[in-house]
Amino acid sequence: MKAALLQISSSDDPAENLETVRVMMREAAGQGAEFILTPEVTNCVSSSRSHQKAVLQPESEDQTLAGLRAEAKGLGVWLLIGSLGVKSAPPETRFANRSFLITPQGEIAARYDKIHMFDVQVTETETYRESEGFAPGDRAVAVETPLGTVGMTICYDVRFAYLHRALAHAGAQILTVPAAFSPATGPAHWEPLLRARAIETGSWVLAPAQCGAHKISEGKPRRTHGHSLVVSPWGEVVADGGTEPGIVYAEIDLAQVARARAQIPVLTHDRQFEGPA
Ligand SMILES: O=C(O)CNC(=O)[C@H](CS)NC(=O)CCC(=O)C(=O)O
Repeated sequence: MKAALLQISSSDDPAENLETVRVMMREAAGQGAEFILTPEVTNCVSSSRSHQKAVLQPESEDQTLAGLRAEAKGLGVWLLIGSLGVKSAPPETRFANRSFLITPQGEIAARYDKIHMFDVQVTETETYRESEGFAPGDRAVAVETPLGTVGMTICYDVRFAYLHRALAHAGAQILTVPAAFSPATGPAHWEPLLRARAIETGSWVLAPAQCGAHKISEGKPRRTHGHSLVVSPWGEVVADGGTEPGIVYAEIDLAQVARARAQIPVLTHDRQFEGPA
């Protein structure tokens, strides 16, 4: 199976981002991709809650979701929309950071709401308070598809090994980690975290990323780390998107999952233990 990770630099204008992704999807499908993936917050990268309140919609009215479902159907491809910021059902006033797996018929096969919130002061001048704007999810999601079983995560989730292990135990062979990783943490943390999740679960890791300086109309400037990565179940980086927008292709062979897990059967070696007291 050929996968294509779309590395983009989303603006805070959902209509513009939708058009960008549609054009890249056509290119990827033309190159034979059967599974196309987009990064976290594909529809809108913003640092302004008021702008998000003005442009983000409930899932049922979201034009990015509708447009990308139609595009997936038209091209006959599987699509992971890494995430969309969408309005939650009342009384929750915060958004959901929600990933969608779309079938080649344009149907929603699965949804996943990001569980771990990036509430972190990364440097003296750079602070993120994701949980002020987004309500965390509380349900892990693994979906069986003809491409393999997909375990869905988002960005900061990559730091929580137990989630990925739970997904692998539930049958996941492909872990998706769409991201908008910070430039402060990316250089030291992004690749080793992704490789660790692949190695310790013997899974493919597909991590489409936002990149560069985002064009935003209000609020503080935002930059993201880029480097969309494909990591094999043995932990090798087989493709790296660099720092510019573009498409990263990789051949995903599930036999490598079986091979890695047969060689190092850690998923069968979990133990129960007491303590620490
Ligand atoms: O707010 C949005 O627009 C969408 N969400 C994000 O960009 C999120 C929360 S600010 N970013 C991360 O999780 C980066 C994690 C990271 O960089 C790390 O773990 O080091």
